[in-house]
Amino acid sequence: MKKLKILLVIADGLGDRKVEALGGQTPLQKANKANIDSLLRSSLVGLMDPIGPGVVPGSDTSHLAIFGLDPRKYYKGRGSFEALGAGATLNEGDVAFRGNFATVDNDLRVVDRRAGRKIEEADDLVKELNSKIDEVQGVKVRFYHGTEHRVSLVLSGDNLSDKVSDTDPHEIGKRVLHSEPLDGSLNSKRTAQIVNDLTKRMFEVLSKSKFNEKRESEGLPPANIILLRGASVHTELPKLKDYTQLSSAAVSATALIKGVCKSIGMEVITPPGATGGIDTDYIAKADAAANLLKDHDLVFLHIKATDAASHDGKALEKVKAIEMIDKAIGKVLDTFGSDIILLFTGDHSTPVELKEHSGDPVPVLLYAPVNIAPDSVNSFDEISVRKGSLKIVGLNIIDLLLNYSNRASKYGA
Ligand SMILES: O=C(O)[C@H](O)COP(=O)(O)O
Ligand SMILES: [Mg+2]
Repeated sequence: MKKLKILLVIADGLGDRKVEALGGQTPLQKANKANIDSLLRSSLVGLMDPIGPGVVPGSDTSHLAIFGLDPRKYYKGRGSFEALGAGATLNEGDVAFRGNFATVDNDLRVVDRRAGRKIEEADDLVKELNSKIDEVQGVKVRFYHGTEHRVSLVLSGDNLSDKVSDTDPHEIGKRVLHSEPLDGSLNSKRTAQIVNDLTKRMFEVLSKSKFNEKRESEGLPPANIILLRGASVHTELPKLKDYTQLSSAAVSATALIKGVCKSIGMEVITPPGATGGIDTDYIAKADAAANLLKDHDLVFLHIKATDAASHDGKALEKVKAIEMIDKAIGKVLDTFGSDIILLFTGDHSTPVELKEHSGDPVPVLLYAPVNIAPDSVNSFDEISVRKGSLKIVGLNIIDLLLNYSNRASKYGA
């Protein structure tokens, strides 16, 4: 049988609950998504628990699971993925963190965990930090900007440890936390001290920065601190090509996701216009995915906008993002028609009213134009897909893709 190409589309934080501002509908119910709906005639649909029922996934653990790697075995922390995705090279012993440009008051109490989210001056601020703080206690310090408020920090030197707690309090109104050692080792104690010293120095530099003066004069929240979380060292992961035989490429603008994809050996593309935000160029991403499908077996298209809208509690922006994803999917299918299979889902639910990830299952659609006895479901949303046949966890996805693209091999003799 002909081996089919595979398009995997993940709308970050796609799943949701009934939203009051949408008249009690979910964003997926509200969105006009003619292309996705037209796939239902040849699709299986249902619900996916990215990790397991009720488990609240991070985007890192859920993506690992979706790519077939059990996060309980392979996940060792977020920071190294963020740093790799933001362009860092990690050497043995380096400790990497995810950072948020944030706004704090003089008491280091958090006013905005994302300093307004869209920070035009982020690259300049990162440059300023790199020029003014290149070492702390003999340890080399490097900052990298990802997208919007997202930063990563890499510490390089002897005797460092990733067993240190976050400085990000994860809540507005709380003070920036002291990093604490998470085990009894001297290295953890020393690393926590470095992180705390560095936090003071970042505040000194950023609160005096001319780029923040400019922001404040424009009525924007200053990006006057970086909240740190998810310390990790780099660990080698199995490569997708080795455990699936698939050649693969990813289209994403989001550092964390790019880092996960790079770690499993995927080629990663960020086309011009892809911002990782609500203002991303969806069609440029669709075109890049279509182009990569020509010479890869599996192409992964990641869209962050749905999750960003959810974290900000913006229901209508989430609806708009879903409508744009529908157009992007239509664009790729116009080119490849029945020569590909497509799986569309989210990496977790981020209900807009909750503004945070939840453990709710996520709708999943598997379109296979030639191989499927389809489900009789005529809308793709959290409620309708309950009548579909898929009740899966993230770790099942790779096997489903291999099976319906005629690439699976027999388990047993
Ligand atoms: O957008 C992201 O990077 C995360 O999913 C959420 O992180 P934040 O709450 O720190 O913005
Ligand atoms: Mg996510």
